[in-house]
Amino acid sequence: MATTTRKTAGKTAGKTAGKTAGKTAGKTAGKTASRSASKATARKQAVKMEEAGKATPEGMQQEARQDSEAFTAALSMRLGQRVRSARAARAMTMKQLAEESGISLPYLSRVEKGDGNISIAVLYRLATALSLPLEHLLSDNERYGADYALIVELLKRQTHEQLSEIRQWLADYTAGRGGARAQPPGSLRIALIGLRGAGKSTLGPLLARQLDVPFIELNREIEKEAGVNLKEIFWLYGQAGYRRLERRCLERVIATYPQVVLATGGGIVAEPATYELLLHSFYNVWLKAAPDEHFARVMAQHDARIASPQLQQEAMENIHYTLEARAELYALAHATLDTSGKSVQQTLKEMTRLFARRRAA
Ligand SMILES: Nc1ncnc2c1ncn2[C@@H]1O[C@H](COP(=O)(O)OP(=O)(O)O)[C@@H](O)[C@H]1O
Ligand SMILES: O=C(O)C1=C[C@@H](OP(=O)(O)O)[C@@H](O)[C@H](O)C1
Ligand SMILES: [Mg+2]
Repeated sequence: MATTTRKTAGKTAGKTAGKTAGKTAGKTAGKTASRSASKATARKQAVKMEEAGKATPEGMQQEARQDSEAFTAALSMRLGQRVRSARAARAMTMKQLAEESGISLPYLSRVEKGDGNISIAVLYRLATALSLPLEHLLSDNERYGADYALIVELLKRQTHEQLSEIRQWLADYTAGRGGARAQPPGSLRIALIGLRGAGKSTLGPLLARQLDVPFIELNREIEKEAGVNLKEIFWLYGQAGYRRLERRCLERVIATYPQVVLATGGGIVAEPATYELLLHSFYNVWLKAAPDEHFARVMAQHDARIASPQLQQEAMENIHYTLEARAELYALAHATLDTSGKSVQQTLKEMTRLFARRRAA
């Protein structure tokens, strides 16, 4: 009885979703075809620019204007391929999968052909019937080969502490094999990380002078690369464009400076690929402070009188949320300095001690 109900409900949902998807696909097919031609040209240009190692503002704008219809179509196509290949690996017929997932056969057939704007509920039913985690159908893991999926399963069985060790071990292993991130002997790259108002820009130049190494503010490098200021970068290219520039500039700093103190942008830790590179290539120091102190410092920098109480309240909440969301990431730094209730000079002294110890070690 329960099975019948599930199947009927599934079929109805499948049918309706299928119809809607079919109609939309039909209507937009013409549009998509003409758009994908210009998109293909834009893509080719972007690839050329990437290869030349120079993302021009024009290239980044093209990417930002990415045709969302063509993009969705490509996603549906890949999703369909994944369903088909997971089904084939389990030697299941389309009919069996349709029955086990409670999705109508014609709809499943469209899904597998990449023709169907699949809902998360249908996707979940397919994943369950294939006994796969939902993310398997959504991620593009297949391009990393068969070992990747097995390694992920192995990692899932480890504790947090073991994962931390494994990450470090992997970092050393890839560096030992001559990975680009290997730190040359005698290198002293220090990165300061932390939320706005942490003191990265204030302490960075002071520490660099003490250690007699260059100081680099990553955000200034990003502005130089883009030819416009940060506000305009976000406006023109969005967060994603800024993150691409951030990555490129970080790579350049690594290639240029064996010794440097780098002040990063507060959000660098939220971009896993960039943060991994940072953790690999620098000794990272998290300049930690209580949310109230971040707020007080940022307000002091931006003349508190101009902000209304409501805006101040929003800003304070923002700091709380962001710090909470990033704390676990910042905590991956090699060292943490709590700056709350301390003066710049006190924090500088603590940092100097930290590096004196490191050099002696
Ligand atoms: N212990 C401390 N460490 C660093 N900065 C502090 C400290 N106490 C107060 N400050 C003040 O906080 C502000 C930090 O701002 P800034 O260096 O621009 O931070 P970030 O670059 O991390 O956003 C500066 O005005 C600095 O004088
Ligand atoms: O915290 C963030 O998400 C950001 C912080 C900024 O750098 P600072 O930490 O130097 O202010 C800048 O990179 C960008 O506006 C994003
Ligand atoms: Mg700063």
